Amino acid sequence: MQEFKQGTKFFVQYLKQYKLGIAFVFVLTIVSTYLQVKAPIFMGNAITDLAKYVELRLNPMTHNLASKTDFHHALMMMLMFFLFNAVAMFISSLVISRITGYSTNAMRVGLFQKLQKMTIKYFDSHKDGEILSRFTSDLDNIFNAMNQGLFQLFSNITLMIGILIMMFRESAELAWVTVASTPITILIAFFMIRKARKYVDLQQDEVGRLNGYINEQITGERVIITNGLQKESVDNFLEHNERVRQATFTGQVYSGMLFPLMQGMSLINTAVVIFFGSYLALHGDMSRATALGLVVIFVQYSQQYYQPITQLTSMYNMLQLALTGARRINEVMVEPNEINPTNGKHIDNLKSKIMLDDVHFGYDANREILHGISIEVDKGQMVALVGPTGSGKTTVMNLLNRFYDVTGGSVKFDGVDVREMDIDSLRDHVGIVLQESVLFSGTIRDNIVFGKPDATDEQMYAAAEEANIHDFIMSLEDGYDTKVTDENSVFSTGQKQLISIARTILTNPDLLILDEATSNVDTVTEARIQKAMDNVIKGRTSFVIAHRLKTILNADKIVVLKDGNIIEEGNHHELLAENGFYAELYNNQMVFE
Ligand SMILES: Nc1ncnc2c1ncn2[C@@H]1O[C@H](COP(=O)(O)OP(=O)(O)OP(=O)(O)O)[C@@H](O)[C@H]1O
Repeated sequence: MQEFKQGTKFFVQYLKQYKLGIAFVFVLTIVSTYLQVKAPIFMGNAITDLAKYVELRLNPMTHNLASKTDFHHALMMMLMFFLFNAVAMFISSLVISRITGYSTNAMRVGLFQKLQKMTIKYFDSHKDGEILSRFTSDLDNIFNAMNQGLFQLFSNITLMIGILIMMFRESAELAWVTVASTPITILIAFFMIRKARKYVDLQQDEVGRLNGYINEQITGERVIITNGLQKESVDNFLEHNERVRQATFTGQVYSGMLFPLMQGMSLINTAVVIFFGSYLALHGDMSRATALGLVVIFVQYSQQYYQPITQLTSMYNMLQLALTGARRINEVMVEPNEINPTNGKHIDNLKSKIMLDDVHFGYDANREILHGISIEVDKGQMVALVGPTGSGKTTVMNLLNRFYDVTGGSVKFDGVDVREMDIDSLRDHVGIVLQESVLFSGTIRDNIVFGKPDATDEQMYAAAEEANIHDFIMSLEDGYDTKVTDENSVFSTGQKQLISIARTILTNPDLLILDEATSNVDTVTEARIQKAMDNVIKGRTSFVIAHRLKTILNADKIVVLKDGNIIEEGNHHELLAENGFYAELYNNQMVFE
């Protein structure tokens, strides 16, 4: 019930701006329903008129009085009603498609805009596929339900009410006969739906698992090939696939049975109506022609009456899926936005220093990762963070850029707490090169000028030269216009990182955060990265997470982290002289170099 309420609120929020269109569709629906329920009356009248004509014509006494005019008149009326009805339905389906298209579009845009305001925490704690499915299956379900379901719901309810009114007006006895089977029909329908739903849910779960498996196998293809596990991979796939097939089949058996069952019930009902109608014709006090007309009317009503019941029950699953979709999209929409203080302070340029002051932090309230660390960096200095995996190096970077907020202490730029700063101003002054550099689809040029779209070609070349990647780009057939998704231009991790470095140089940040790439870098590229890093770091305030210690020998300060604590601090020579953790790390690495 809660889901229903929330879902209704969600749809109202998007549909309220189409009030006029919806009102128009409702009026058309009512007109079309009226025409639909009136048509059997004209059909009945036509039959009555035809029967009267035949009766008169067969009797020699009344032979000359027989006229087909009434019959033709009734037929014409019926034809007009059908025509009007068809036009009304066509127009309303056009309006509905338009409203559905625009409102699901608005949902998609809203969802995407919301994602751009979300915290990094959200992306860290949700799988990509999970976020993506809001845009795909959830929005698809909503689109289908709105396009086919929501207005059909209204038109079917209107149709049902209309038919009931007309039936009771024509003949209360036959009306009761027609509706008598309703409770048992609804019970059967709900029983079948519940059964089908169980398997539809199972099918969705199995499809989700299959997709997850395929995703995992594609990502891990390298490991599978290296270890010769292709056969195992296919066998597991077949198992998952078979489970999907079984669940789909059973679900289809139940949901596929629903329609024929409803049709069957409708036919039985029609037969009962014919039986009672004929009884009335033979034993009642109305003329045979009138009774025949009445039977024709009710035969059609009993079929029409079952149509909304069948459609409403078969729509149940579709509407349920749309409600689930609405809930899942709403979950994203109510997620907290990234906090940006009102009237936050803007910084022009870093003037003196950046400070982490007794910083405590944990991603979860019950597990602290950083236990009170303090680091001071003067303008223009390079600080290197080293330490074993999981010691908290990336976490420090996350706090500098305010991806997360500290739980104790503070991070300050020129004495101003980052929580008091305008977040865009802060990020404008911080440039980050991540370990796994991301290239967006487009050309190399697009990727380099990403953060500064108005950069001139000269500025772009200078940045690329500084990043030591200009010559490589020029050696490509299309140079800076090479598409990054081209099969012939698959970039290595190192090359991607150099392009990211060029992208960052172009934005000329005050503080540079560099997470050195660790894997898949050949020695030539490594040397180039080293040179690029030296270039980019020169004269800039920078934090570098270093995995190869020889890249940070010139650092002004090396901070050694272990289990979220600073265990050593100083420059390379001081730390070597201390002969502690750093010295051991350095000597070990040198053995392998
Ligand atoms: N988004 C997150 N949510 C919860 N815990 C996290 C998250 N990111 C990191 N952690 C945890 O915080 C601790 C420190 O991780 P962090 O990534 O800062 O280490 P690191 O020193 O950068 O390691 P590496 O050298 O392997 O990159 C680890 O125990 C890790 O499990």
